[in-house]
Amino acid sequence: MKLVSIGECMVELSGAGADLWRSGFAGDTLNTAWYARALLPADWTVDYLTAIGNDPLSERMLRFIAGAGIGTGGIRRHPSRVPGLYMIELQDGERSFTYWRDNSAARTLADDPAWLKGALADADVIYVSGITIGILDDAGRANLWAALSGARAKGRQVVFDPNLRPRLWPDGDAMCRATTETARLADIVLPSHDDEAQWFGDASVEATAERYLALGASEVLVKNGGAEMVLAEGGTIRRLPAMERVKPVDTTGAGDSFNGGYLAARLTGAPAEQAVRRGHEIAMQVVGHPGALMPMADLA
Ligand SMILES: O=C(O)C(=O)C[C@H](O)[C@H](O)COP(=O)(O)O
Repeated sequence: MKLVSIGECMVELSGAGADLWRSGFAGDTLNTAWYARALLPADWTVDYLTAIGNDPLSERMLRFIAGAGIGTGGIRRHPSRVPGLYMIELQDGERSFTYWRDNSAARTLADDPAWLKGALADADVIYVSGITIGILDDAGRANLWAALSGARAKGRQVVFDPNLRPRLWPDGDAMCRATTETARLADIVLPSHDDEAQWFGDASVEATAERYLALGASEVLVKNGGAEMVLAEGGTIRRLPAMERVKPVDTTGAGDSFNGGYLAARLTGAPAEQAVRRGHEIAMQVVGHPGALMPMADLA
């Protein structure tokens, strides 16, 4: 079985104290692939699909991804562009980001429809986020949508985290329209209520789930910043009890790692509520570490 995650990996700068910065690699879809890889059994392949450059930093990124046991066959090269970069600012452990990514190589990942189709040909599960669609131009986004719809027609599963990032869009309307279009192609949707409420005006956590169900998803798990989540699955919508919270060192990657844990459990047959607990256990460990990715070997 094969999971292919599509998106942008950037150079990540996170705080190391005083004026020192620690450099790593991260990006929402890579983060989810990372935790899914750590948790899925060996008969699952996890690949990352993106575009990088021909520069030394791109080489290090490629080695980093491959070194984690994530397949790099779906990584294409752009002749002149280089990777994007982001910096994590922390206030009481809560993250905010500054980005340098406007011209990154990853923005070209869906430029060639034939290549894209080939790279997804043997994927059983495809994972994309709102950031994946937000970095593409109109043509790239149309190529990606066509590839997702082709995969779905062949019975493959599409998983989508809307991960709303208004800075990637000309305006809120464009973001909401593209998010809705992508959700129409998804089987499983993993939104975060606070962002969705802000941009779609959802009055409750249940309303977020209902909106995505109405677009055709068969499973929606609405994350809620550690408070009660809502799970829509098997024809029912239920509120799950709030889970234990920890004081974070750095919340970067909480949602992405949750998704990795949730998916690894779901894809290997765990009931959805058990998968939610798995996702939460992983996210609680990740927020105790600086940056989005914690070492696979340290995951309990
Ligand atoms: O913002 C982006 O474009 C990134 O991909 C950088 C970060 O690694 C993720 O955004 C972290 O995501 P959270 O799980 O929501 O903290």
